[in-house]
Amino acid sequence: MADVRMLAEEPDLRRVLGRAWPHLRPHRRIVAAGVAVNLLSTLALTLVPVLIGRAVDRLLDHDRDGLLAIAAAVLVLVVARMLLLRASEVLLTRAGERVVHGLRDLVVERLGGTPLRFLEAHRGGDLLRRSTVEIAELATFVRSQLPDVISLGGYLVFTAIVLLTSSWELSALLLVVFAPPMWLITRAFRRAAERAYPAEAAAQATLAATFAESLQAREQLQIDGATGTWLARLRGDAGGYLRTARAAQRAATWIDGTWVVQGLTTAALLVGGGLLAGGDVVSVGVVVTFVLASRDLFSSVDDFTLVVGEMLQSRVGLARLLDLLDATGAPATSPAARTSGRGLVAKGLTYAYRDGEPVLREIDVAFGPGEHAGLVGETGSGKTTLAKLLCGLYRPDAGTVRLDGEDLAALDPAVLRRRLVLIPQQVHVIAGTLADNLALAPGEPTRADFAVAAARLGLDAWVAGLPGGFDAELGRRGERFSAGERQLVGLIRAAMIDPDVLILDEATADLDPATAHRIEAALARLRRDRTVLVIAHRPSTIERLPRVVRLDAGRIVADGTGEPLEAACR
Ligand SMILES: Nc1ncnc2c1ncn2[C@@H]1O[C@H](COP(=O)(O)OP(=O)(O)OP(=O)(O)O)[C@@H](O)[C@H]1O
Repeated sequence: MADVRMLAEEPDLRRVLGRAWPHLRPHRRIVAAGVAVNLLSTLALTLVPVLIGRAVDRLLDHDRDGLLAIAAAVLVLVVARMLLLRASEVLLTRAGERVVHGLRDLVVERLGGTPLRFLEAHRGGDLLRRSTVEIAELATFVRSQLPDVISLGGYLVFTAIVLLTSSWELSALLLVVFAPPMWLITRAFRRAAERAYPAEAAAQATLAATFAESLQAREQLQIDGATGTWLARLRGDAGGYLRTARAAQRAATWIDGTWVVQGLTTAALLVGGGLLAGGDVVSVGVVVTFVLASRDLFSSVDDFTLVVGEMLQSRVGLARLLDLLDATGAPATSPAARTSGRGLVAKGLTYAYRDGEPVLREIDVAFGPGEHAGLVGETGSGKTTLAKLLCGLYRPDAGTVRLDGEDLAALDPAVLRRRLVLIPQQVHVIAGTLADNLALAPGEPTRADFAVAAARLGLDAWVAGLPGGFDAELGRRGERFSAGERQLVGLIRAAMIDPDVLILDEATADLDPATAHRIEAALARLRRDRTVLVIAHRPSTIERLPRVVRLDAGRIVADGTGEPLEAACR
């Protein structure tokens, strides 16, 4: 299990922002501009209660002109606030989109170069969630949560300054009545939320993974009649999610306590303010400013706690996404000593999917350039695993695979994929036409390249016979092509890549004689100047192979020509 790094289920939350920064840094200018405009709009909002207080004083002084001037100023502030807020939203949405764009590309690039073993070790739904939902969460964080927190923080600071400069007596009263209970409530909420929100996000991810698996496995579930058992599992995960969602809701009820504090504070300000205004210590307008500002303060503390909750949730998503990017980073390739000799040489190969349970043990085998050989053995003997090791898709736990003297582990992954190609039993095709699928071969091949490759393999007549030729539709999951025909697609791709080594895991199903013959003929044409290995299942294929290597329980038990056919086919 040398190259699998499991993703953390409980990611380190503390360092998340620091780890996210490199992905945000390229967009720092637009983020900073959005935040600055957002703070200006907050300042405009903070000044509104002050102006209303002044307007009350002008009213009491029967100063009509002053009142009208203040009313006009309030109008200007409200419009300015609206425009600035909109501008900051546009800037930050743009920033969020840029971040998502960059991260999506990065995730696809990283997953494309990730060791196969890593992908196999994780549930498809988990990787799907990390690479879709959690990227979107980072965008939401940039677009709304980050500005919300900054603007709320800014609001608290601006309001504190405005109130302190208006009346220190009322500010002291506000501090005594408001601050201690609010501090207690926010602390209780944070404590509950810190446990509840991450648990909710993790339970949601588990449910999504199970659901994604049920879509993938739907056919098998129907065949096995296992839908009921699976449903029970899905319900179990859904129950887990429901429990954590309830805990998150309970955490949020702490916020309701702020209503009581709000009532007490307003009453205290009215009584205290009334006494101070009666003694001419402050004006009525200042008392009005305090009452209005304290109400805004409450709603902003309310918003603040909710935003903190959302941030805790997306912080978990973010951490999980960053874990995925860290874990799928390009594997370190260390220069390894070259050995002389040509061809594909495996020495001392050992491999285990689970620790302590090797499925291949100390395999020594060599294939010369241009050699055509077969791998045979019973089901589960390790043929596919050996093939994946021989073409560098897996890294061995022990031993080496060298191509023309170079260790595959030290080769650049892009070079590796061009020099060794594996055509699996089930060639994966994408929804679209034959041309769309052939275009997936590296090097941006053109239609002319497709035609040359097909002709080289003697498959031009086959392509011409398809409805639409290269424009033939394969269906959503390639269902319009048999497993054998999909392997022909793989062979044309391989001909365009022109690798040094080609390994074909022969399809066992759907191989009609005509397709089997086409594969055989195409392989014979591809064989020139390259090593071709076939994981052979069909007696007719084995019969034609000049060399047959037989595996049994992860070891090579026969290697040579002229092996009795019955033994090889067992
Ligand atoms: N992704 C995996 N995770 C865990 N175990 C695996 C995985 N793939 C294969 N195995 C196990 O490794 C052993 C060898 O499997 P492998 O597919 O290499 O055999 P095979 O000879 O190619 O079989 P077949 O002819 O059925 O394809 C088997 O016991 C199999 O169950």
